[in-house]
Amino acid sequence: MRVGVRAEYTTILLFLLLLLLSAGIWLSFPSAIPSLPHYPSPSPSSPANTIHDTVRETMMDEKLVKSRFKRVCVFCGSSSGKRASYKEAALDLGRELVAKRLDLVYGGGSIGLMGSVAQAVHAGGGHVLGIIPRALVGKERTGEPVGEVRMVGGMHQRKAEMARHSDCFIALPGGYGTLEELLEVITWAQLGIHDKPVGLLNVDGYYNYLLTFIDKAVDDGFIRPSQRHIFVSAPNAKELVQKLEEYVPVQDEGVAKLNWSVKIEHPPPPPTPASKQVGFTALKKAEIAL
Ligand SMILES: C/C(=C\CNc1ncnc2c1ncn2[C@@H]1O[C@H](COP(=O)(O)O)[C@@H](O)[C@H]1O)CO
Repeated sequence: MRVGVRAEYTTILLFLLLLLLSAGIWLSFPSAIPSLPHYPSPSPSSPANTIHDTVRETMMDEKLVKSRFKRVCVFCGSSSGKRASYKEAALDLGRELVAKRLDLVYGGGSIGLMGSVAQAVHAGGGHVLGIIPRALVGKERTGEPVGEVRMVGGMHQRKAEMARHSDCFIALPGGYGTLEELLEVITWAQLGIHDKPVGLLNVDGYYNYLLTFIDKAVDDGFIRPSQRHIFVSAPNAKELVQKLEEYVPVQDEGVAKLNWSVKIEHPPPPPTPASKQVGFTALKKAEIAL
């Protein structure tokens, strides 16, 4: 009888010990992962399966909150250039935008570096908005576009739309088209038409001569020294995006006074007899049509 009671006591003690042990493990669990801050549990619709998925996604969400941009406009070559590093840089920029959950606005189409950056963003799940003038639409000129495509009447409207839909601008290597787009948004920033950051992705020193030329223009008095750093540049996407995030618009008192919201209505010019037309304005319309 005594032996039976002792056995019962031992069983109860063992059971209590096990209970205490498991309670101890359960209570000490949060401190077992001290590096993990508190993350809310995923909503029922969340695709996250594990705590690691939840943490990773929430960390990405935190990155998104940290970025001051939503949509980035990229100007770049309709060709890929001769160095492999140009295409690699375009793909890398696309991946960087995806990592920061930033959408892309660009010139549309899938040719050259334009195609590479668009495909990288599209493949990573980002939204791609291509803005193409009607005249350029066609497989042979632009390739098969990815994402959303918006058609516009001409090149001027395209640039205005690209600027309107984005929060900052990045230029990858490219030719005349890229240079023109880049210099226009820099000029608009200089005139106070916008205060969106502009960045030059100087892949393999591609833009070194342009940067040297800009220094020359400053030295020779054509660009104000205060405007020299109206845009930023970096050799890779990560550094460039970081610089754009930190960019503070250049202040210019004269420019601050300009009011670009004023709409100027031009009255139609009075009809002039053809015989009276002199000088440059007498050129046939076709010769000066844009
Ligand atoms: C007319 C031909 C090709 C033009 N194809 C283009 N498709 C879309 N966007 C273009 C195209 N050409 C220029 N752009 C714009 O300019 C930038 C690229 O110009 P670059 O001279 O190649 O640097 C680019 O950002 C576009 O916005 C051939 O038949």
